[in-house]
Amino acid sequence: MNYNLNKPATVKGVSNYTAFKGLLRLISHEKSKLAVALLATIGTSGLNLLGPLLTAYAIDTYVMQKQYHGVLVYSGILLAVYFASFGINYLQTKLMGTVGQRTLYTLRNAVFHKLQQLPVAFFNQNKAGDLISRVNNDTDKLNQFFSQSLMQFVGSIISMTGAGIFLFSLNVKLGAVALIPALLSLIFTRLLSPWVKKKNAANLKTVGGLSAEIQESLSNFKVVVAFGRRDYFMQRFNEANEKNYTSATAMGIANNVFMPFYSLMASLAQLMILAYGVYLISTGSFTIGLLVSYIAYANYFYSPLRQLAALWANFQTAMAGWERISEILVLENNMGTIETHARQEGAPLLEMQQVHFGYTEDREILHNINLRLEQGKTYALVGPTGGGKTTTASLIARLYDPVKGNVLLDGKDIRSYNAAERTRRIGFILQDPILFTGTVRENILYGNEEYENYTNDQLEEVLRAANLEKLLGLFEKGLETPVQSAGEGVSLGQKQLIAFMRAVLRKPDLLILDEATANIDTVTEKLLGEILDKLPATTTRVIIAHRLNTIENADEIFFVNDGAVTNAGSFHQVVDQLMHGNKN
Ligand SMILES: Nc1ncnc2c1ncn2[C@@H]1O[C@H](COP(=O)(O)OP(=O)(O)OP(=O)(O)O)[C@@H](O)[C@H]1O
Repeated sequence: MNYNLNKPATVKGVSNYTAFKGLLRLISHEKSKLAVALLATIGTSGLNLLGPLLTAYAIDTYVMQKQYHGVLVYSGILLAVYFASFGINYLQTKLMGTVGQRTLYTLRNAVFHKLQQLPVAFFNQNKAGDLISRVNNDTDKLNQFFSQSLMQFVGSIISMTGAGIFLFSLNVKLGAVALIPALLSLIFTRLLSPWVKKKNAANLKTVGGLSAEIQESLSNFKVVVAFGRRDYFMQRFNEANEKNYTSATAMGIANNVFMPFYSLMASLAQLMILAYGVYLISTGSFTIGLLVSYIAYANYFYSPLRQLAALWANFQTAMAGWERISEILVLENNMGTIETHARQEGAPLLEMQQVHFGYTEDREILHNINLRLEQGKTYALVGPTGGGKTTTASLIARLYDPVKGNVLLDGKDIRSYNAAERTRRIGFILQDPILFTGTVRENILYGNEEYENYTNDQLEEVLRAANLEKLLGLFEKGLETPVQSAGEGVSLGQKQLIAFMRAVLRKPDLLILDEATANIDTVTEKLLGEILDKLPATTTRVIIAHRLNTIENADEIFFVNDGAVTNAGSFHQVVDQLMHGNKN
């Protein structure tokens, strides 16, 4: 399955309408707040629309008749209307601020939750920096739209509709004239929107790229410094930054393209209303008061339209952000659990049957692997670099599924076990062990609920029973030795020891050690060997190693080369064969 978000993607060409509907579904729990905010917006827009009508009435009834008392009364009414509008507006802004922040919170949770469900293949194909940018930056574009733009957007449309109705009901012909420029604006918007959205999407992509650059150089800074590659990374960053700058400029131009056109159309409308309005007055079919209020309503129509120009650009940015977020949300984990009760009789603890696998569709790495791992035995996978040992181990631990063939655990398809059961039964010590910020204790207990609430004394007792106390003794402050981010502050060998304790404590049925002792001195390695020997007799061990002494006790050795696995016999048989071969 293609998990690469930056390759011709899964969600493409979704219309604004469909995208917006999908988004509203996700925040459906905000329905009541959105409804109240909508009512408030209708309220303010309605009150604002009352203004010109009251003014027109006051002019024609009181100003023209010089009845200034009436003018004062109407001024008072207008003031009350404006204050009421202010109050409702405040309520609406407050509500939408909360909706925006809740949307941000919900979206970030949804995206992060989805990321947690996706398979390892997804993380192989996407850069962490780009994903961070989607979780952080793209979601914020939606927050901005909800908290700042949505209700203004709705308000503008309501004001425009109301003003449009007034314009038509006061005079149909003048209304038609007044709305011609608006029609032109609409056509202009429809034509240009896809282009504007594309520019916004391109910009968000470059923000993701920039974030990926930062992440890569910062997380690998030691190699960068050691190889004197600071200039090189600076240059790469410059390039990414420049791309971002260029795309941001293009986006800025695209987002601002509507405003001048809308302003031009608004001025044109004023001119057309004046010209045609004066003509109507001269024919006696219109009054000055009506023309004054008409111009005010035209203003009520065209001001929100101008505002819509800016809001429409925000909407395009938000929709581009939402598309990038939905690209993650629509992904399905292709490594779910399947329902099966079929169990093969007489099956070993783990079996690979005619397994084929490739990380990408165009390159097969493992070809027709058949492997039987019996309970309680020790196996070694040896072979040249890049031969496929780690890949084989990854399939045993179900980090990936085979493209063809089956992996059986206890005679049952490994896909029928849920993640908790599978990881409890299969322990995997990775080549490059990963630690998390915290203490040795926290890292040892990572993913281990059984001992979660044990005190340090109780835990030390457990470690003693598992023969691990000597390993713990290698840490200055024992269980409370601090571990900094990504395991900085402890040596690579110490990291491997923590990963070893972490895996052994879970008492797995099958323990895979991928070069797990490559960075450990021979004395400690011997100690690990003893611990492995003292594991319950039922534990199956799979050891990937380059050093011969590590695999001395293996019952069977598999030779993994060029994606094929062959059984080479026991350690002594292999040594015999080698010696025999050497003699010849
Ligand atoms: N994440 C990945 N994406 C694509 N190809 C990969 C990935 N990981 C490994 N490969 C390729 O798969 C092949 C087998 O790699 P693998 O890591 O299984 O070899 P190995 O025998 O464990 O090597 P080593 O002894 O160096 O650990 C290699 O050609 C490698 O380039």
